[in-house]
Amino acid sequence: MKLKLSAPSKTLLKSNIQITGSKSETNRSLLLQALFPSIGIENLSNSDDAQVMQKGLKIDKGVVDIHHAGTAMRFLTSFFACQEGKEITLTGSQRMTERPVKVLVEALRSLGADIEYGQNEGYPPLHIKGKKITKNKVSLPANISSQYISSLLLTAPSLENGLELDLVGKITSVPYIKMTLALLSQIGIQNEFEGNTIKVWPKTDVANISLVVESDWSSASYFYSIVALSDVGSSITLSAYKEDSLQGDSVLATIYRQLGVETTFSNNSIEIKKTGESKTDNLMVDLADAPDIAQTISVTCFGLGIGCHLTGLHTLKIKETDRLEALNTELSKLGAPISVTDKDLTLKTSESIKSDVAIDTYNDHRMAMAFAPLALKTDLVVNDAGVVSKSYPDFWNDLRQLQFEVSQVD
Ligand SMILES: O=C(O)C1=C[C@@H](OP(=O)(O)O)[C@@H](O)[C@H](O)C1
Ligand SMILES: C=C(OP(=O)(O)O)C(=O)O
Repeated sequence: MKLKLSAPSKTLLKSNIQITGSKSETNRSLLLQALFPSIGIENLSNSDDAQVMQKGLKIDKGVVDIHHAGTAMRFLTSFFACQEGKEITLTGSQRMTERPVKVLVEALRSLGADIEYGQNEGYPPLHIKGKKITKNKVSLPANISSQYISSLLLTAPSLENGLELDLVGKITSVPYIKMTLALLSQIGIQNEFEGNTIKVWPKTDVANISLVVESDWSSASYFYSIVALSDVGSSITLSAYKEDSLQGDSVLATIYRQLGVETTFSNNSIEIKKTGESKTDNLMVDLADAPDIAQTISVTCFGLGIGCHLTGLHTLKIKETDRLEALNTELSKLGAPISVTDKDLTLKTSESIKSDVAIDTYNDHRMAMAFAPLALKTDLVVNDAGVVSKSYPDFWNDLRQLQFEVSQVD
């Protein structure tokens, strides 16, 4: 599906949007619910990634295909490996077979798990025979993906002796690890994170409890970008959000303040409002804690004509696509003075945006959604626009709600 996007006729925006639950919190909560059925979940994500997770958790034998969902791939690997009697081939999209899982597989093997690679050493598909795991100490690199760590931590309470992780190297995407531990705490599972060591104590059952998933902050980022690129006075209210979020991407509120956007929390919602022009002409941010908003922020800065220097992007090359290359290619098509390395991105100030450009999305939902706000500055085509369903199936309808013109062109 190819979509043509044009700006609303009025660029002073005022609207309310309801966003569904965080996919990260949802996929953690679903796994915990599979281990402890007394857990209820409210405000589940309606994303493809949450659906494949839900489906996968119900399967005991055979093939589980998690498509593009990194969290499902990584979280289910530990889940199946530690459940006696399960025999699963865990696979996904072509891109998933290029996203590394070696660190996780080696950690699980050293705990006694039976996992074989189905094609290439270090990558999915995985053949997993579930076993009872009694060893409880493992050391693993922490600088490639936090999902390996969250995966082990989520399954840890179901292990007879719990688990102690020794994290080696600089820990990346730390808020996602803290989110995992916070959810364990919410359901009464004792855990401790001190220095480079994380401990999780075992638990056989959990009291009846309902986990309320906060709405997705990464999805909120596209509205921050829209407000930043709109006229002063524009505002969008998003729900349901809270100030003490478990999601690291809630740092958006602080980052976008520099771009003239203020956030007000009230009654489970946030009002994001453009209150003035950007306070900087070169935004500097380290996104090692919030890698998923790198695309949104770089496109906003380009739309505003300001520069940016984004660091801490070393995980972007192994996500849905190589996001640094994809940003470099697509922003260059629009005339952006951009350069990237394998861990940072630099954009210089610019004065114009090329028109009649079709943005390629590389099977990456965030490429489609991050570029969409630029329609406020120039008409735009987004190729393969259906990719958004990975995290945000309602995205194009929500843009229409803001009076963007969104029409199919082939
Ligand atoms: O644990 C999670 O829910 C996630 C962790 C992050 O991955 P990395 O730890 O690989 O950076 C993030 O990019 C991803 O979208 C979701
Ligand atoms: C990187 C992402 O997801 P995952 O790693 O779970 O596929 C994302 O949603 O931006």
